[in-house]
Order: sequence, then C-alpha cells, then structure tokens
Amino acid sequence: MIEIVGREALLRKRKTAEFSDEEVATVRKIITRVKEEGDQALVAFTKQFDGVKLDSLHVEEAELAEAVQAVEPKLMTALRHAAERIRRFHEKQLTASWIMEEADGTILGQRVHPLERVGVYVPGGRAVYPSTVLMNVIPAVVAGVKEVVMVTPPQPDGSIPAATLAAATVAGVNRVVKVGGAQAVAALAYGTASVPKVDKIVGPGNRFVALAKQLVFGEVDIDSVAGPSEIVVIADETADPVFVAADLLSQAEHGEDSSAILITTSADLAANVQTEVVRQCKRLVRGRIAQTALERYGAITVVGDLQEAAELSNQLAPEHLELMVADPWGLLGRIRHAGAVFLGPYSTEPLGDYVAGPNHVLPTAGTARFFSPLGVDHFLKKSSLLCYGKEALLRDGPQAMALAEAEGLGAHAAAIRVRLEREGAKGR
Ligand SMILES: NC(=O)c1ccc[n+]([C@@H]2O[C@H](COP(=O)([O-])OP(=O)(O)OC[C@H]3O[C@@H](n4cnc5c(N)ncnc54)[C@H](O)[C@@H]3O)[C@@H](O)[C@H]2O)c1
Ligand SMILES: N[C@H](CO)Cc1c[nH]c[nH+]1
Ligand SMILES: [Zn+2]
Repeated sequence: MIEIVGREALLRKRKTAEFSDEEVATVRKIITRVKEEGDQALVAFTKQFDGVKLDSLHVEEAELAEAVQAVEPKLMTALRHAAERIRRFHEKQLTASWIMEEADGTILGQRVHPLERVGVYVPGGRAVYPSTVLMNVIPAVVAGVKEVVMVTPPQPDGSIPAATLAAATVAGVNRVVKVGGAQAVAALAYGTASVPKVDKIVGPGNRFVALAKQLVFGEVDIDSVAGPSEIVVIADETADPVFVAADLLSQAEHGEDSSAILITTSADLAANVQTEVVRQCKRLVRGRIAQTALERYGAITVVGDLQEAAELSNQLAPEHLELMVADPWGLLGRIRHAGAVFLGPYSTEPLGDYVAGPNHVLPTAGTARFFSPLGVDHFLKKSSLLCYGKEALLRDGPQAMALAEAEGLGAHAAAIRVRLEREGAKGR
C-alpha cells in the first residue's frame, strides 16, 4: 500500500500549490455569486455542497452554551489544557512597539497594532477539528484582535459539532457562522448580511478553501497555503518501525489527498515499515482514507546517508518533519525548510497537532520554503513612526533633496526646501 520507490519517483509524487484551470473556474464562480447575491448564495451552496437547507446561518449564544454542557468533561479538560499550552507558547511571540532616539533628538520607531476583525476558517467536511479552532483563534486573541468570526461547514442535520463549538467558547470566538468551502471565504472577504467583512482570513481547508483564499487575497489579507496534511519522516536504523508507521498513518488518515513519506538510510527499516503500515492500517476507523492517501501520495525511499536524506527533505519542504535518528539535534542543522520539526522517538506529530503549544496550522505543498507557521504575528500590523527636529532636518534635508531630484520628483524636493529656506539654510 505504501511503495518503496527511488528518489525521482518520490519527487514526482510531490504535491505543489498549483490549481487546475477547472478548479480556478469553479471557485471564481462561487466567489462571484457570493459577492453578487450574499446570503442567498451561501444558503444555495450549503444546500449543494453540504446537503443541508438552512434558514439561518447564525450559531446562537444558546447553542454555544449548550455545546459546552453537551461535551464530555474529559474533552472539556483536554481543550482547556491544550488552550493553556497554546496560549503560553504564543504569548512568547508577542512583539511590542518600540522607538529609537538619536543624539539630535530624532525619534524613529515602530507601532504594533492588532488587526480589528479576522475570519477563521475551521474545516468541517469529513472530520471534526476542535483543535484547529484553538490553533487559529488563540493567537488572534493573544494579539488583541477585537472580533474573531469563525466559519465552518454544517453537518447534514444543520448543526455544528458540539466539540467545535465548545472549542470556540474556550478560545474566545465572537461569532460563529455555519458556512464552509469557497463560499465561506468569499463571504468573509466581501461581507454578507450574516458574515461581516473581515481584514484577514486564516485557517486551513481543502483545495477549494485554499484556492478561494488565494483568489480573494488583496481584498483581504490571508495567512498562507495550509492545505491537505503532510508528513516526512527521516529515520535511520535505530528507529522503531512501529512508531514510524504509526506517525505516517497519523497524517494519512486526514484525507485522501494527504501525503506521508519516509526517507531512510536503512533498507531493513523500509521493509519493516511497509509491513507495519499494512498491519496498523487495518485497525484504523479511517483506514480506507489513509490507504488511498498512501497509494496516491505516500512513498518510502532509501538513501545513502543522512545528509542526502536532509537534502531530499529540504526539496520537499514538508509541513511536518520527524527526525527519528540516533542524533536528531545533530541532523537539525541540515534542515532548512519544514513547517515544524519533531525531534526524537517520543515527539510524535500528533502531540504537535493537539497539546504541545506551537501552532498546527503550517505551510503545506512545499510552501514551507517561504511561509511560516500561523502565529501572533499574523494578527498584528505595524506602522512606522518618524519625528524630526530642526537640527536633523538641516542634516538630512539636502540628502533627501538630492535623491528626490534624481527621481525627478520636484514637489518632494520642494517640501524640504521650503523648510530649509525658513531656517535660513541654503536649499541646494
Ligand atoms: N493544515 C492544517 O492545519 C489542517 C488542519 C486540519 C485539517 N487540515 C486539512 O483540511 C482539509 C479539510 O478538508 P475537508 O474537505 O474535510 O473540509 P473543508 O471544510 O475544508 O471543506 C469542506 C467544504 O468544501 C466544499 N466542497 C466540497 N466539495 C466541493 C466541490 N466539488 N466543489 C466546490 N466546493 C466543494 C464544501 O463547501 C464543503 O463545505 C483536509 O485536507 C485536512 O488535511 C489541515
Ligand atoms: N495535522 C493537521 C495539520 O496538518 C492538524 C490536525 C488537527 N487535528 C488533527 N490534526
Ligand atoms: Zn493531524
């Protein structure tokens, strides 16, 4: 079910952030209809794609309170435990405004402000993701965002899973709207009667969601491409095949479009993991999904040494990278592109998905080359601050005028010259 292939074949299985013309056309149509018809389009698409006809897209306060009562106490405890660890990690990311004062009294600086209203996409579809609610919302709350609007697709009975709503309450969401897919992204970008227009849309989702976010970028800001889940494991002969197989399956079970790759220096480990994956997959509730994902986007490859393994992994720039080798800290220095790196046999990826604290919304499809994990910074924006005095103007003004003249921008030069002349200094 998971093939052992050569390096070239493995690279051919690599997923990219590209979309087909057909996908682009579909999502453009959805966006245009939501822009033109507002809630009416949201209701129609929810009927078409989620199979439910809704009279109201709103989740009422009472539904949120009921959800907290409805979920098992064990789950509430886990949500609060995870929320606390996620909050603590993200508080370390806060950046403060700052100023620098020069000897002549010039003050320069940077002011940091939270965004005012953000939209958080929480995937629904085939799985329930309360952890994704925490991971998206807590950094926004830590940053000081005033209003967090959460969108998520309804289930066939029109409800939102209680665990998702309970997580929204724990995390501090202000409003929940029952709508998913590209239509939800369009609603957040342009605003409808039920969905307020936001400044930024964050959160993972399937290809329709990821593409819609890219298409509305510019109208609003977006975080990054966080699409179908991925894992790469680099393992040597010391790795336990049971652990490696379990971790590959942990991401493969997300969806038929997930990818799971093992790069190893040991042919024995490769064969053992292959057998182990088959054995463990049979026991999984979502085994069918994992199996399809592994057939499509899964692979094992044997390389000559760990340096080659690290280079191959850097080429893939995976969302999650596990280093199951004798000296993971030694290998870390060779890793340049990965959304999150897990070191050693006990740092299994699902700990990062749920409770460790770092964000699980990570760049996918090779975009870890340039995108970072979702974090507090995504919810902050900065303004620069400049305050000149007379002395500094006399020093810098002539230099600025020379540059303005080189650019042929006379009014720029004149704005400085009138001040220099007022001070009795020669404008040029
Ligand atoms: N990177 C992360 O942090 C992270 C976290 C959780 C989930 N995920 C990923 O998010 C994805 C969730 O996908 P999902 O599909 O389960 O849920 P989803 O909420 O992303 O998508 C469901 C929506 O897709 C739309 N849709 C479905 N088929 C369509 C079609 N043919 N045309 C137009 N729209 C259509 C529908 O509107 C539906 O509501 C998975 O790939 C999973 O791996 C990633
Ligand atoms: N592994 C996913 C990100 O790729 C996040 C997640 C949510 N729940 C379980 N896992
Ligand atoms: Zn996961």
